[in-house]
Amino acid sequence: MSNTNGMKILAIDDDSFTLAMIADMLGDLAHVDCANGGAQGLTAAAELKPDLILCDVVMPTVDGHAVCRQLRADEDTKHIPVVCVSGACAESDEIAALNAGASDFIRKPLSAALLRARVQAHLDRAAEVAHIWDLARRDGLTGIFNRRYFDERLEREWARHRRSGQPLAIGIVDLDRFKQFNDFYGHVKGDQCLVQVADLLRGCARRPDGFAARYGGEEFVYLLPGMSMDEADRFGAAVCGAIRNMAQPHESSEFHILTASIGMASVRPITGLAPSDIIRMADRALYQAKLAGRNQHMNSIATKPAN
Ligand SMILES: Nc1nc2c(ncn2[C@@H]2O[C@H](COP(=O)(O)OP(=O)(O)OP(=O)(O)O)[C@@H](O)[C@H]2O)c(=O)[nH]1
Repeated sequence: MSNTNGMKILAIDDDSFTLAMIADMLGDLAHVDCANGGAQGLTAAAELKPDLILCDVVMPTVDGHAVCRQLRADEDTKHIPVVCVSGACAESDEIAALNAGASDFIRKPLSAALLRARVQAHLDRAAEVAHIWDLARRDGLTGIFNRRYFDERLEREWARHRRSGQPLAIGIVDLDRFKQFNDFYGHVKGDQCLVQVADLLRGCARRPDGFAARYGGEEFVYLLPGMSMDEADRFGAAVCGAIRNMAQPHESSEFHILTASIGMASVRPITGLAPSDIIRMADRALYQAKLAGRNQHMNSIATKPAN
């Protein structure tokens, strides 16, 4: 059995007695939140992102099938397994629930032993899936997010910022003279250095939604939701300084310590601009920082698509 500590279940039912009973039966397996009815259940699912949902089928206004369909249609909730719980237990009822997107079906009246066994099996599976998902989005060497995850999040944040009108910033961080670092200290030391830099960059991304990822090789990238050009400028300077402050010796560099060049870009994703444009802007700024002598950050302000 996997460790399901810290896992969350959301129980949705229009009957508060059933909700209390479910919470009582499952309280020691996972944290249980309750929602009264389908509409409240959908809101709670979006906010809480539970690992498993138990959902009554027959409810007024938004029934269990509608809940399943809406959860499946939403990018943020489509992966959450839903177990339908119902007193209507003909074969066709089970089939209808599965067709609506449920992962399983449990009959009322609830047997505590059967409910617990089924829920434990689903929680075990959810824990395994979460682990595999986490591996898929992380870089194997440094443990920070990988490029695939960055690209995915950039697309989503781009769409979100287009709707809100907020600025979105990115920063590309490229270590200076890293080939020489490898040549001088060896590849193993080079790997250790990349791990240390990744830890430092992760620590610098302080905003709740901001994060650093490994873009490839000795290049890292920040996604910084809601960050203006002025803030991005200060952020780039701070990260550059933090890398200098590591004071990692780099004898074959002109600075004798490890340094980075950084390209920052911040835009409001207006019509006519695409996510690839902000990457190109930050890349161009990075190129300018390298040209200007490395160990510094540069900005690129965009008002139209880059050429
Ligand atoms: N140790 C180690 N080195 C890596 C890894 N990925 C890429 N590199 C090395 O990073 C170096 C990047 O070299 P270049 O692209 O020439 O850039 P640079 O030497 O940093 O020069 P500038 O960017 O112009 O300052 C190459 O020698 C790669 O082998 C890795 O996972 N581990």
